[in-house]
Amino acid sequence: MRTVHTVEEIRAAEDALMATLPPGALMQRAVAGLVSTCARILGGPYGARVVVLAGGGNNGGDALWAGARLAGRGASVDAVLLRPDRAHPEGLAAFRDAGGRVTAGDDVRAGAALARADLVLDGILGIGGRGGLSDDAAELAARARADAGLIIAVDLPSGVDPDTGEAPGAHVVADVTVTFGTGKTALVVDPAAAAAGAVHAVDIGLAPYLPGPRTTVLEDADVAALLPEPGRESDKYSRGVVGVLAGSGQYPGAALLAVGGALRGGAGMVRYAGPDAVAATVRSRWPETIAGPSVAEVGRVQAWTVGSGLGDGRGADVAAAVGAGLPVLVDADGLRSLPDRFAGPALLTPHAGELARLLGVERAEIEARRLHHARAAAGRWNATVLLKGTTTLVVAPDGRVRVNSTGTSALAAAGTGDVLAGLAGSLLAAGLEPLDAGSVAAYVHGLAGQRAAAAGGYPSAGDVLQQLPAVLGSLRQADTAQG
Ligand SMILES: NC(=O)C1=CN([C@@H]2O[C@H](COP(=O)(O)OP(=O)(O)OC[C@H]3O[C@@H](n4cnc5c(N)ncnc54)[C@H](O)[C@@H]3O)[C@@H](O)[C@H]2O)[C@@H](O)CC1
Ligand SMILES: [K+]
Repeated sequence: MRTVHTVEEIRAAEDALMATLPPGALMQRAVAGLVSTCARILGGPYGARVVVLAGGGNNGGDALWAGARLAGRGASVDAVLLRPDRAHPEGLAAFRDAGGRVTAGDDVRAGAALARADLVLDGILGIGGRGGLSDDAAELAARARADAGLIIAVDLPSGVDPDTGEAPGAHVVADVTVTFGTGKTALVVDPAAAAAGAVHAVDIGLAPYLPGPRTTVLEDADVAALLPEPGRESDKYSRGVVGVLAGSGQYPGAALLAVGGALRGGAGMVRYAGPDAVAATVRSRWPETIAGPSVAEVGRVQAWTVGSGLGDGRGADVAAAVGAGLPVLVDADGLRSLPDRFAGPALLTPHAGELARLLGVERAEIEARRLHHARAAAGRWNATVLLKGTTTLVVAPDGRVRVNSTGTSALAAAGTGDVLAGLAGSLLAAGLEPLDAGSVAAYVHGLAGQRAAAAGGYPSAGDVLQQLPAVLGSLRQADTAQG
């Protein structure tokens, strides 16, 4: 599991850890990790042309120290100081001692150095940064992006907001970010995360001083541990019965995909509520499905998945499913019939456009502040919100957040959301709480999308569905091998 902490939590942990160490020791740990990553990526620093962009704080201090060490190992290093009056004194002294050249940000030599750099170290702002880059820093960042071989951000790409994942103004766009101690929201939530590139974490010994993380990124072992394990004793009821209210005469495919997602996701049984003609289509593809004309008449279930491809005029059925007092997932058209607030476990699965409509804001505003708005909706409806996107977020009303790391653009195809709704519904029926059901489903769905894409071409939702058993099987197998 990858952890994410707030700036406040990181600063408190750093203070506690620093109190046990000689002055400057913590920064040297960070610098050692940074330098070894740079050296590895450069294939050895000797002869490399490196430019350090250094702001006036400790982030600039890290970058200056790293520049000094790289100079000591034979690199040709220039430092461009954004705030010469506030440059980190020890870092700057070490840099000069190691033979580094120093220029100010407005010096023409800064541009020339950037133009021939193999590597630019971005030490303009770290976790102390607020708001976008100033104009002079933005110009240097743009030049570096246009001309330099590679940009490595120190701790996080300068100019993005550490705690929200927002990018309120100009910022560095890095190839790699070397981050210290624990993850930051900016490294996992878009749009900021898109500017971080590949993230390498350096352990500086902070973990014992950090609180339990409220934001996490699940990995294979976490997901395998959360997956319901069909034991020898289990029958269709203990594996979970899912009610699916999805699809319509206009969108019968949504019913097929949602029911398929639930069955392939491990549901013991699916009960489908919908018009006879659609039910007949569902049963011809999934003969094990039980069907009935409405939520009230379809029989007992343990969780409901409602809304995918439902079309208009089914509000009463949505209300019946939501009012059944069972865990419920509401997707797509179902989102137009939400209760004022949910009383029991609920998982909403909007994409940015649907969340924009729910909250009455522009879609671009959702995209710019994804975590903020997902949180707002989770609080407003007392429901867990799974906001789809290249980095899908799952936000519980109590503030816990899971960020999915398996997203792929291959999932941007019609019907993949219906598969996800069915899959997550099967996990709710198996007894997972909405945060677990949503984040496990997003993870598995992303892996299925990656597998389907690896087979070549543009995968369809049906291709993604087909990959679910293989993905679940390999996660379970790895878990058994480990356990
Ligand atoms: N505390 C420690 O011992 C350690 C700190 N580390 C480094 O220190 C960094 C944090 O250092 P700082 O707290 O000095 O903060 P930064 O270096 O991130 O920022 C420095 C100052 O820049 C100013 N500033 C904020 N936003 C600005 C903007 N948009 N434009 C211009 N100036 C702006 C603020 O006054 C801020 O305090 C971490 O990100 C990490 O790189 C690491 O060396 C690990 C150890
Ligand atoms: K930085």
